[in-house]
Amino acid sequence: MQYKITPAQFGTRPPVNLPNPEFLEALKEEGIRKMVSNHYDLLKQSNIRGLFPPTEEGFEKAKEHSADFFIQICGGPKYFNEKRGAPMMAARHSPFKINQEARRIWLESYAIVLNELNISDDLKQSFWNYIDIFSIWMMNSNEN
Ligand code: HEM
Repeated sequence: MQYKITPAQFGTRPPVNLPNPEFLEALKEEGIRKMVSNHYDLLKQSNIRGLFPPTEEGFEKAKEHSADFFIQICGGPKYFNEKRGAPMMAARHSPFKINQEARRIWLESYAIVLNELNISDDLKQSFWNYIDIFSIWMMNSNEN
């Protein structure tokens, strides 16, 4: 499947639709954790690897928190809120320089892992639509 990245206007926060809860029902928590782990493993080899924790331990924690978040927003248990508090995602990303290029690499890495999943294209698309738009919110730099 081809996933389209919506051109982003820096500094905007377009309305977001959460993924279809059936995404979690189809993948189960374990499948979401595996998907997130694969995504982070791609990021580790990408040009934005410098943004992520340098130690193995830190990197595994990052995977855990990210998966906790996605399970939660897909309608699962509120793991993220329990462990990390209110999501405030844009604020949590503010220490890291996220420009157009970082967003593109982050999303393209998700396109690769989504394509590997054994679930319907509609469900993949619903997850993509969410990250495609919400990732615009995370951009905090207009520099290259
Ligand atoms: C636009 C591209 C993005 C980049 C480059 C990016 C990068 C990062 C970085 C560097 C961190 C801190 C290290 C870590 O915990 O992994 C982080 C944390 C996180 N990101 Fe992103 N991110 C992006 C988009 C998103 C989006 C769209 C979401 C949610 C839909 C998201 C969810 C998270 C979560 C849940 C955390 C963990 C926060 C915490 O536990 O404090 N990220 N991200």
